[in-house]
Amino acid sequence: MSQPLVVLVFSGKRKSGKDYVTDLLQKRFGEINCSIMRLSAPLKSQYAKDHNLDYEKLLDASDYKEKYRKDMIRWGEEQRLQDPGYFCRLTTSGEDSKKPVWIISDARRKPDIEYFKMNHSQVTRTIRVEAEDSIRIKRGFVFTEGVDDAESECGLDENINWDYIIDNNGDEEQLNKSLKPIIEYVENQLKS
Ligand SMILES: Nc1ncnc2c1ncn2[C@@H]1O[C@H](COP(=O)(O)OP(=O)(O)OP(=O)(O)O)[C@@H](O)[C@H]1O
Repeated sequence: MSQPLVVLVFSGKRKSGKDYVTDLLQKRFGEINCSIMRLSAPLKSQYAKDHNLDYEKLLDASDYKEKYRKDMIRWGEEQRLQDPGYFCRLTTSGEDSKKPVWIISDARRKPDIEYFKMNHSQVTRTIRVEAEDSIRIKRGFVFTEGVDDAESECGLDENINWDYIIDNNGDEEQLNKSLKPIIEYVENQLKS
């Protein structure tokens, strides 16, 4: 397993700006140093491998994808039940994991956070991106039953002691102020 110098684990509601903020940080640290990894990425590729399916066809909006969608979700839950760190391990086992700064852009459940705290305890920092509902709606958020009230969207809404909270309501100065301590932490780690 690669040993990063920093692991930044991000969470936030839909359209809070996780991708926007993590892209900003990656640019700041440089792509040579920093990789963005998505825990949701290996679900389809690993499901396709395990079931001998055509991965490309699972990505597009075909009947093929619809046919396997439910089973893929069921399979993902089954893997998580057997091994809560399954997707965290898969996500961080590729070439990108050789870079010193890892940004995990989409933690959704408590075990996601526990995995990184357990395996990279000294260097993991947890970050919540926050934006008002009205701002999220302006960015295209539409409440969807079965999605926005499911564990995958609400699992980290409460009872987490975030190391950093980012105010991403559209005020650039406020955003920069929230990012400053994170940037300082990472730059210090890179110097060490
Ligand atoms: N601070 C900001 N300034 C300007 N635009 C922003 C800002 N934050 C987010 N946005 C824009 O809002 C939209 C949603 O942001 P983004 O895709 O980063 O959210 P997300 O939390 O990753 O959403 P999802 O969970 O749905 O993937 C994007 O078009 C993004 O460019």
